[in-house]
Amino acid sequence: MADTAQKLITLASQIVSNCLSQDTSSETKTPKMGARNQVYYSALNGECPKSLVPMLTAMVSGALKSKKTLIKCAHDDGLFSLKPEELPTGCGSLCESITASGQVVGVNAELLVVLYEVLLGSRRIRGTSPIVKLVKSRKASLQKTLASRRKSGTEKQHVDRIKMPRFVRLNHIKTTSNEVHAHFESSLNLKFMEKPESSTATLLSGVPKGKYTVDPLLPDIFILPSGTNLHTDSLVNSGAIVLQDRSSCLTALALNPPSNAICVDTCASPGNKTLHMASLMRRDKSGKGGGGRITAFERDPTRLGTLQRRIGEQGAETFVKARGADFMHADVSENGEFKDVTHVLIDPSCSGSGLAADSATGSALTSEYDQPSDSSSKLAVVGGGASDSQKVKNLARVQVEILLHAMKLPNLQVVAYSTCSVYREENEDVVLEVLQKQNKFRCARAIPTWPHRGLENVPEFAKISPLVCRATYEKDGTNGFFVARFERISEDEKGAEKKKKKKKKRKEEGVEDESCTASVSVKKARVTTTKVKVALPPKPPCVTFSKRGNCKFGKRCRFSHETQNSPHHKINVDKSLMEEMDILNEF
Ligand SMILES: C[S@@+](CC[C@H](N)C(=O)[O-])C[C@H]1O[C@@H](n2cnc3c(N)ncnc32)[C@H](O)[C@@H]1O
Repeated sequence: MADTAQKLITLASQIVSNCLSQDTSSETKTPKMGARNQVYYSALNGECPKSLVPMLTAMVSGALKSKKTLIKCAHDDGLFSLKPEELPTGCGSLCESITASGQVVGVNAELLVVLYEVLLGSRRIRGTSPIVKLVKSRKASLQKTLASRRKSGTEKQHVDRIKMPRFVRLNHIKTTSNEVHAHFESSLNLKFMEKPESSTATLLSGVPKGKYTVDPLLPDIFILPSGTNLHTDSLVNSGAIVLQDRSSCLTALALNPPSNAICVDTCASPGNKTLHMASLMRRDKSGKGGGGRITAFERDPTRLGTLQRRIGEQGAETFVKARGADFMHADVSENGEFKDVTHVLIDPSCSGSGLAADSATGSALTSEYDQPSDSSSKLAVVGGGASDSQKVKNLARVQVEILLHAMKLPNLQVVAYSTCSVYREENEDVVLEVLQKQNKFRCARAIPTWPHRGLENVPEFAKISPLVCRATYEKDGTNGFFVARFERISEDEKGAEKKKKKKKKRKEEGVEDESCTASVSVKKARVTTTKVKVALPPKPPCVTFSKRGNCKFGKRCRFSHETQNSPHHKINVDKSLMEEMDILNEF
């Protein structure tokens, strides 16, 4: 038992150490893996038993979130002043250095994890390492130090981690809604609770213990009480149901590919959205799918392995293929490999600033997939302010590039773009820039039934805000998320748009104002009416023909050719007209 506990502490310490070294390392072109993702991969790689994933997650996120508090407590308790001979053998140093102002630099990651467990986490201490022994020996005084800091107001009362409901997505490739209901009721002993009317109320108050329900807005999503441990569940293990945050399901729904769609996921691993797309393409059980397929790009070799494994686990290998390559190198030319692609999903690397724990507490939990760009600029941007982080700007530049590259695909009809970021730079600003830089795609309304749209009260977003979707913990009980849908502009739409622009330009140039336009059209209408209603006068006779019986212009002659007996010859033709006819006939 102590051995398992120590293994968990060691694994948590490794992940915390990775995250802390990323915090201080210089900017890298490819963002590193975030804490959650590292936990996730350690479970997939068998380093952490699935049943212990929730504990590992709590340890890692707790140590990272409460880093400052833990360091201050250890400092006030004198831990960092201990001489090497006062430390248990093999303990190593507790930090790299302490600055003149008392700032602790390079704190030992295992110390943070163990301190978290003793002071804020389970409050129990198991494990066998020298650091565990050290903290154990000072447990009482450390707890006293924390209590006195709180009493004096220097430390806030401990805020519990946000508890989001457990979301479960149905995989149409492997199961049906009825089977999942039966499984929850018989295997998990949960009772179905009426489908809620409003998502906000239910998701924030949570689903009571012993119950489950279905998402009031999004299809195929079940909601279970927060903390329900499904890591060893048989349907999860068989890939029939998938643990996936509600917000992360918005992208595939915004794309909504039909069963015959030819799809690309540009940034796919670990494949949640790819496989959600695949499931949607197999909603209709009447046939074996409509011939659609998905190519899922992933440039990171480790993540590619995970993607491949999950495609197999979820039964999608016949029509979903993982491609270990950078999408930016994909041939998007007229006759290229991807010329038939109709639907593209783009969920690129982002700041990950939308994690619920971040937006609600402002604390430094790392993102699902990538490091947050700048923990100091959180929250400010939720309301539409700006993040000044250079990393966010770099990410946004790449996001625009991926979108523009995809939009070169010759047969592409729909694009869904998403981020788990709250920053406008990665969301609405990206949409505006893409609309500015190409004229083949327009922004269309994504998931019309989703109630929460883009940032309000930002004048430049007025046109796109009602079209895009945002999700927040506060309103939707999810991580912070953003989704946009682009659709190819049809030829008809292009024509109408051109006309509109022309009209607008003329108006701006003052060529015609509203009243002037009206009078012109009336005039035109009159001219047309005159042409239709007034019968044309009969053609006058051809003089040459009537005189000599033939005409060199034949059918091309603009005068009528009549025989000597025809009534034309009896008409007294006006002299001036005759002169004109003569000239013409001679020509
Ligand atoms: C935010 S994660 C994608 C999460 C995924 N869509 C899901 O729902 O499970 C971004 C992933 O895209 C990969 N990636 C980023 N840019 C890429 C590119 N240009 N080509 C291929 N893969 C890329 C990253 O390595 C990372 O694994």
